[in-house]
Amino acid sequence: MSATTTAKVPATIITGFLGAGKTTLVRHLLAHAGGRRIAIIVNEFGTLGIDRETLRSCGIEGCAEEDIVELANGCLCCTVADDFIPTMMALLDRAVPPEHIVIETSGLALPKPLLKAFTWPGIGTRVTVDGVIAVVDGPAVLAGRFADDPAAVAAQRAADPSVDHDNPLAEVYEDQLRAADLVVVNKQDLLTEVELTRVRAEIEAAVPRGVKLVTAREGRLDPLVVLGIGAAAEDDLAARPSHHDAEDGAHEHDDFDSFTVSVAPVTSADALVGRLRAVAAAHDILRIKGFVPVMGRSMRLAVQGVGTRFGHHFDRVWGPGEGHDGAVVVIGRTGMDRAAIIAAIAG
Ligand SMILES: Nc1nc2c(ncn2[C@@H]2O[C@H](COP(=O)(O)OP(=O)(O)OP(=O)(O)O)[C@@H](O)[C@H]2O)c(=O)[nH]1
Repeated sequence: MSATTTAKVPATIITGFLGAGKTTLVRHLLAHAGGRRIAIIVNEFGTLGIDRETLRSCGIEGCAEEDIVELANGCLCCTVADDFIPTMMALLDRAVPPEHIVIETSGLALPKPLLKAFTWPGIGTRVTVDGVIAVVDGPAVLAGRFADDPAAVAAQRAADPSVDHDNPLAEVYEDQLRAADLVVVNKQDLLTEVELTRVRAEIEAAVPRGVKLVTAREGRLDPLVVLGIGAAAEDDLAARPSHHDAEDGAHEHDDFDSFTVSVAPVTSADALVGRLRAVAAAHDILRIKGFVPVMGRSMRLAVQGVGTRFGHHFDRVWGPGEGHDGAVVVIGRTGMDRAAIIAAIAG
């Protein structure tokens, strides 16, 4: 077939705020790919490459290591030209290109600049955005984590009429929702029916178009719901407004900060999680995740938290060159007290 008659490769963009459940959803998609050759591009805020590790260790048949590509030089929305485009080209130029590409953005990435890249010469002719999926942390919406303080917005607006939000989380969250073709309200197991109805209503009010909402636990959705939407989102950019349209997509991530903390072997998973939970409660921390050695165990402990909700499991034996070097990445609002956080995590 000539290049002009070759069908475009569909690409699905998975967006959603820090810890909403994007990697969990991607894992589920891989596990239920039904033999389809899916390549994953995964991007995260923070340098430990945890999402890639999580996906690599999934042990799913047919999911080859080279099919999971990590882009770790910052959020995709800011590294489109340098990182994303060359990676896409390399995937498309493979002798056997993927049948579908799934792109998991970092939780702080704005989808619009990424969407625009699909109109670039050389990309637009070969790939189409099958759909933008926004994964939403249902309990976080219920807790008002993306809400503004109306009084603070009014005060700021008096000085600058273009101000929309006082909460930087709200801006990122809204941009992600506005780009979506499908919204996945995740973590439904943590909500009652009444709460879920409230969360759905709140999200529906924030989504400008007739975008579908589905609810999920651990991203367990039929791949037929998520893949194969056929949205061609790159042809529909005007319907997907961003808070940064006026600056032509230019933006900073300076409302957020991340750093890595080394963690010496711990006596038990519970002791570590207890410390992490306390530190997350005491500081403006959004996300903590990493791998840590536990005394007397050959397996490494994978630990992660969203706000103060933590989970952990032993994921695999430490590799030969890894030297039991434990570390967690901490992501939060700019201005976090790094020294205090590092001291508290060290215990
Ligand atoms: N209770 C509950 N926990 C969930 C669900 N989905 C995901 N989680 C947990 O939420 C945490 C974050 O999930 P991830 O899939 O890593 O979230 P993410 O959006 O990829 O996170 P970042 O890449 O850091 O932005 C993990 O501890 C998951 O096990 C769910 O439906 N219910």
